[in-house]
Amino acid sequence: MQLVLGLHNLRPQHRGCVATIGNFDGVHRGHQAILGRLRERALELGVPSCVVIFEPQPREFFAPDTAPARLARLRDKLQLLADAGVDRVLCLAFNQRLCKLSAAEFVDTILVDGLGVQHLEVGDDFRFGCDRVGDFDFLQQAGQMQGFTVEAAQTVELDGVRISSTKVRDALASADFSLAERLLGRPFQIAGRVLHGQKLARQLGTPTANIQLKRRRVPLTGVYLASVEIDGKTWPGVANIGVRPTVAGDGSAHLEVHLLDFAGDLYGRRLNVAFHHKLRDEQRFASLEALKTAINADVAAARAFWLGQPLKKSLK
Ligand SMILES: Cc1cc2nc3c(=O)[nH]c(=O)nc-3n(C[C@H](O)[C@H](O)[C@H](O)COP(=O)(O)O)c2cc1C
Ligand SMILES: Nc1ncnc2c1ncn2[C@@H]1O[C@H](COP(=O)(O)OP(=O)(O)OP(=O)(O)O)[C@@H](O)[C@H]1O
Repeated sequence: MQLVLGLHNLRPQHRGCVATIGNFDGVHRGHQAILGRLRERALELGVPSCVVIFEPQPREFFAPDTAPARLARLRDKLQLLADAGVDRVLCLAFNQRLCKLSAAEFVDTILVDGLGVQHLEVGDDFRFGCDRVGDFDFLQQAGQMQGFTVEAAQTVELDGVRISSTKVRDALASADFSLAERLLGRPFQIAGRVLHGQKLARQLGTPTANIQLKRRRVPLTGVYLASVEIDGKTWPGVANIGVRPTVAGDGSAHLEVHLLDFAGDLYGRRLNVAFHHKLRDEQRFASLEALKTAINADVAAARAFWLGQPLKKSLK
């Protein structure tokens, strides 16, 4: 999959494609349906498929303090889009200039002049352009005049409710991982590289892999039953995601995972942590001894859970 960063990096050879536009945070089943349709149309027309995304996402630009936590970092979104068979991603900087483009200017500059779009696939609720004035009807009219077709993808629902990134966030916030999995079409995971921690965890008796989050906000906090696949084998464990109030960290969110009975060096590796069940909220303990007792209880709960229950399909 090819990544084009910014409109100014589009070249004449990039013109001619089928495209879709949106945040695609989490690449959930609604997104997957659009991407599937996009792939079909690309094959029919013999042109590449292109997904137009924004960095930052529009809500992060307009309201950086209240925008919701992302389900996936950009790097993971790109991987999920590549896995869905997307040929090209055009990542546009969402800035003062872009947010002021009218719907007509957006179509002319980006879709027609930039991408030479032949077909556009969007959700029926898709809105774009300054003040979100552009909608499906607007696009269809523009397409008739400028020579591209537009299709509204069928809404994908689960139990009568439209699937959205917001619904996935809600499911995570209420620790309903089975719902999150049904909305996403895969277990919810956070990926990152293992860094060196404060080496306190060893003293606490439970070595942990400290995973770099590289994000301001995370969509879940607390102590969870989790699992990680390493070299084709799934290791169950416990994960803590939070600010570690007992040891007074730097205030930023950390993800740490202790894998049951795992012995090995994970430093520098990229791990995908899958979340399955919430054990408790993160707490501030009065002493390291009290924290140690709590973590031991978490580990015991995890052991009982994984022993007592047949491993789920996703946990080979
Ligand atoms: C299962 C688990 C539960 C944890 N729960 C808490 C908690 O409730 N409160 C807290 O301050 N830190 C909690 N932690 C984080 C510990 O403070 C952290 O592992 C310890 O500071 C070691 O950090 P280090 O890996 O950087 O050495 C938890 C860690 C694990 C693995
Ligand atoms: N359940 C769905 N069924 C069909 N199309 C969808 C569905 N969800 C999103 N889309 C479409 O996918 C494209 C990208 O959607 P986008 O990520 O911007 O919104 P979203 O998933 O609804 O997220 P949010 O909850 O943040 O609004 C848009 O064209 C949108 O209309």
